[in-house]
Amino acid sequence: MTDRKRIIVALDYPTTEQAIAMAQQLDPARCRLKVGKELFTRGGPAIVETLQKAGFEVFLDLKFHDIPNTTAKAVRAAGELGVWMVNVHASGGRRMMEMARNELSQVQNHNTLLIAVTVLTSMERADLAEVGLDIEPLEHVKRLAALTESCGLDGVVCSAQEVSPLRSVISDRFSLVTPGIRPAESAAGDQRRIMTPEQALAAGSTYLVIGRPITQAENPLKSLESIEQSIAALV
Ligand SMILES: O=C(O)c1cc(=O)[nH]c(=O)n1[C@@H]1O[C@H](COP(=O)(O)O)[C@@H](O)[C@H]1O
Repeated sequence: MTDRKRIIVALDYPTTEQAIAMAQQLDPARCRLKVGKELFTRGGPAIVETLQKAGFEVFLDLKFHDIPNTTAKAVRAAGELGVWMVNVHASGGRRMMEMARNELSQVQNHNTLLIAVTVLTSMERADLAEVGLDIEPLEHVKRLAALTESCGLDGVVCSAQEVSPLRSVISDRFSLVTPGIRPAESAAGDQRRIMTPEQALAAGSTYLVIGRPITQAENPLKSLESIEQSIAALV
């Protein structure tokens, strides 16, 4: 792993002004930024372009989940926007993921990473049971990660709790992107399968997605710096 920029800050803000104000305090040499559903619905492709012009690599987290053709075209649009990473839901299945990968490969000079969400880090066993999945989250994550790799994607989103057991079913170069990161003093909120930044990196996470522990902190920069210090020995 040569990429030392392991932190992706989730810019989950209700206005583009707030997102840009936060980005202006951050350094593209030290972290990447994630634009998710809330910010994209407000700011559209323009907010992505603004962040890219400021030198940031952007993870466009719109978690596409639709019929193969619709998903593939949406992934293509993300590739044409030049984002660093984009995601789909692995539960959309093989044909959806393969078509998305093929469509992305047709974008000229693209180097966008395509990854798939396995089981949302906000879900635990009881939540899966309610939607008809009588299975431990880890088992479902393993199944979806193996499917995602066999479809030729670049990685998955999972909880850091699953990273270590997952490495036995997927290859070393497959990226494991882990949200649900909570420094010991942070509230879990709606997240369920969580780990601290140190635990996540020690387990082998490729990238840590961190939102509220930084963005809602009294002093976001101080919070980011303290997370950076806590993982400095591990990157
Ligand atoms: O794909 C994601 O980024 C994602 C997948 C997942 O399973 N869980 C998850 O929390 N996320 C995103 O990661 C971010 C986590 O934010 P915080 O919980 O505020 O740290 C949010 O923007 C979520 O949308």
